[in-house]
Amino acid sequence: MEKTQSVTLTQPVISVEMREQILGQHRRKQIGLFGGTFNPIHNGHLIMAEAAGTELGLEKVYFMPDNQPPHVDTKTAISARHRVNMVQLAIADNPLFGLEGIEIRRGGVSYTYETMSELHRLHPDTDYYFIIGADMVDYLPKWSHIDELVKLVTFVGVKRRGYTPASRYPILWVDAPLIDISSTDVRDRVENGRSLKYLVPDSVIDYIQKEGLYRE
Ligand SMILES: Nc1ncnc2c1ncn2[C@@H]1O[C@H](COP(=O)(O)OP(=O)(O)OP(=O)(O)O)[C@@H](O)[C@H]1O
Ligand SMILES: O=C(O)c1ccc[n+]([C@@H]2O[C@H](COP(=O)([O-])O)[C@@H](O)[C@H]2O)c1
Repeated sequence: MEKTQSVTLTQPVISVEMREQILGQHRRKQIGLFGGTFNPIHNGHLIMAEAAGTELGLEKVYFMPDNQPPHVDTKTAISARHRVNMVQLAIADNPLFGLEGIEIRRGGVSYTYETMSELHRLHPDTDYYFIIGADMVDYLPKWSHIDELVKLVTFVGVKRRGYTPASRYPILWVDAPLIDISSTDVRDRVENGRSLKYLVPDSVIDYIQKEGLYRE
């Protein structure tokens, strides 16, 4: 006699809430923010942002020029308008990059905690990754509301090869080539009539010349 097999089809048991939670996690945007004075932006910044964005698989990396950096400032920053224009020229050819103007619009001193609180209110569906150079990691304990801030962002430290500074705060480390360029050096070069070629994008070199920036 032929045996009959009984197969019980069971429905997957998943509540509406669980389904929403799972889908919600996948829907969350993963966005990089790269805060800086960008006075001016240089190729070191661009290489860092590209490394962080691609290594972590971020959807977008937004360059976020500060209006006024929070720590005591010895670098005489030029107007926000020029700094923003140069960032826009530098990032124009890379679809991964964008500009976040929230700190310029807010004015005053650009405390990252204030910015992140505001961005979280505006975009509750987004996870933010805040990109900083390895040299900034040592200063994190001095940042305003740092214990609350680490709950709002994941800090991404771009490390100089072989060197990972210790920190009491959680840092996601990304490796990038060591590029010894600083905005200070770029400004000094302009003042002394030295070449900026390969240190700063050509479009930004043209802008600096056309607008007569950093001549003294
Ligand atoms: N060449 C570089 N390599 C790694 N990190 C960098 C480099 N240049 C800048 N950074 C990081 O970029 C961020 C923004 O820096 P910022 O706009 O102040 O530029 P900067 O070159 O450090 O300027 P300045 O020389 O005027 O202090 C900071 O987190 C800083 O640590
Ligand atoms: O919020 C703070 O206390 C704080 C202290 C130091 C630096 N930051 C932020 O770190 C970023 C890099 O700073 P800077 O001065 O190197 O251009 C920039 O977005 C600053 O607003 C923020």
